[in-house]
Amino acid sequence: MAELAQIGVTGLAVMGRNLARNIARHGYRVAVHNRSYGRTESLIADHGDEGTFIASKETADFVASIERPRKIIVMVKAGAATDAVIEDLLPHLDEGDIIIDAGNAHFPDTIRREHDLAQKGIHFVGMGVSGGEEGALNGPSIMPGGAKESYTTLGPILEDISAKVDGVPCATYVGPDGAGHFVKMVHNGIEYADMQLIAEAYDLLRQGLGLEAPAIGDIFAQWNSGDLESFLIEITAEVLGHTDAKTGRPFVDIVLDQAEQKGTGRWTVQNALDLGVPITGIAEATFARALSGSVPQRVAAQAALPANAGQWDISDRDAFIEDVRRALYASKVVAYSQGFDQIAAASAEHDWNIDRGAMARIWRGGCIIRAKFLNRITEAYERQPELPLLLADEYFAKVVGDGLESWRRIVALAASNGVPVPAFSSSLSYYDGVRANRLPANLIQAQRDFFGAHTYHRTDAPGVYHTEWSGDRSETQES
Ligand SMILES: NC(=O)C1=CN([C@@H]2O[C@H](COP(=O)(O)OP(=O)(O)OC[C@H]3O[C@@H](n4cnc5c(N)ncnc54)[C@H](OP(=O)(O)O)[C@@H]3O)[C@@H](O)[C@H]2O)C=CC1
Ligand SMILES: O=C(CO)[C@H](O)[C@H](O)COP(=O)(O)O
Repeated sequence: MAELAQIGVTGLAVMGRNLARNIARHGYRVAVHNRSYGRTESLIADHGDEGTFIASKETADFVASIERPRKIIVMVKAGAATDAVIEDLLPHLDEGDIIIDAGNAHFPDTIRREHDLAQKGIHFVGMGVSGGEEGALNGPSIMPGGAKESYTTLGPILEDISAKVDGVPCATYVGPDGAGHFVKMVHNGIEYADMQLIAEAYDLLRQGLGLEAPAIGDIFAQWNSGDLESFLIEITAEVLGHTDAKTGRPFVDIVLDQAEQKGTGRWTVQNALDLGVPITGIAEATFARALSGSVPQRVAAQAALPANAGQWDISDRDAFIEDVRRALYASKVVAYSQGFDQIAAASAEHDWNIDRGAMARIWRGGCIIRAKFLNRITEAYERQPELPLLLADEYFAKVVGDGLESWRRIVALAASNGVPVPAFSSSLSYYDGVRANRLPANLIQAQRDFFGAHTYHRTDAPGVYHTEWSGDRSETQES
């Protein structure tokens, strides 16, 4: 009888197919399955010689082809499809088997699934995977949650197939139940902010200097050899340098300016609102996608609203480019700092005990936001594991401080020339807000007390106070 598979993958679209190939290429026997058998057949036809695959058409045969306790990776559309696959697998599973949901699930769904499956004796691991099609094949960043004991079984395979940076795997245990999918969600939120900031930098260079896409691509390529070195800067240079075969024009010039999303950025912002964590860079990036897709509003605004903006007059081209670069770096640090704040807040709320330095470490390779400066984030959390604000770390405080004048110049120039830079400007406002000695929130508290008797605290004495605004305006101490 043929040897059983060591692990199974069901869901063989771009991600599952490449993940299965990656696992097989590392010498593991992989059982493969997909709802429609065509994808399974094409995987075997195209790549069956890359390792040991055991293909099944029926779910029962697929499950039976895996050694116990079974490890089954589900890589399908998030949401109802994941529940459908779990329901389909369940009658064939035994106690102790492990289902690993590697899709982009919303973490509350993961918490629910882990809880429900635990009642049935099945381990459920919600696992974030980043790196796209290429990463899934050659080494993604992997963020598994669930019970720690599942990682004892799964960890060696996951670490084997993940990306490596300086020999260190970009995979580690994140925390209980939904922690893995939560961290992947915030990863994607940061991805949204990073992409929006890059798009704003491109727009400033385009409008400010009147440069064509390939010339801007050259600037991004240069930036990629410094502090900004990252996958997203690298692919931006490539995309900007690409020519549309049909028209001979720069490719980006023929792409419609309406950004779409599948939901992870929106979830990140919704969760930050629930937690009360200001992730302004990520939120503005998510809203900027929404604004780009608000077609009726954009058409109405273009017809009705004047720009009343100045004319660009840049005398020192190189100084302007350097200002944009510094503003980009500073805003990027803010987005990451806010994302790590959100992870800390959720970790405390759910008792997940997430190690932020370890998250930065597993994001250094394989994933979409991989970047040289993630090393600096890991170092910052190693210096101070409970660091309250990444921005305040000695390294980041210095680099952001060094870029501050540039950042202010760029935001002011953009405003006076009518160029929208929601992520640059909101990040600068966050910087000024979080460092302010005194914010105007005092007035908000006073207003709330005026119209709703919501009370306030005094700066000069402890306790909770209320003023009789509609009476004699005397103050009472409430507690
Ligand atoms: N694409 C990317 O870059 C990344 C994707 N992800 C996540 O990975 C997962 C897979 O992504 P991707 O490979 O792009 O594929 P898709 O998200 O396009 O999902 C297609 C797969 O889902 C299966 N499926 C859909 N509905 C059902 C159902 N009701 N029952 C059973 N199977 C179903 C399809 O089966 P069938 O062939 O029969 O239709 C197919 O295998 C998603 O959760 C995605 O968010 C994560 C990181 C990066
Ligand atoms: O998870 C991913 C990368 O990390 C996926 O590519 C995801 O689809 C990106 O999000 P969106 O489609 O909303 O831009």
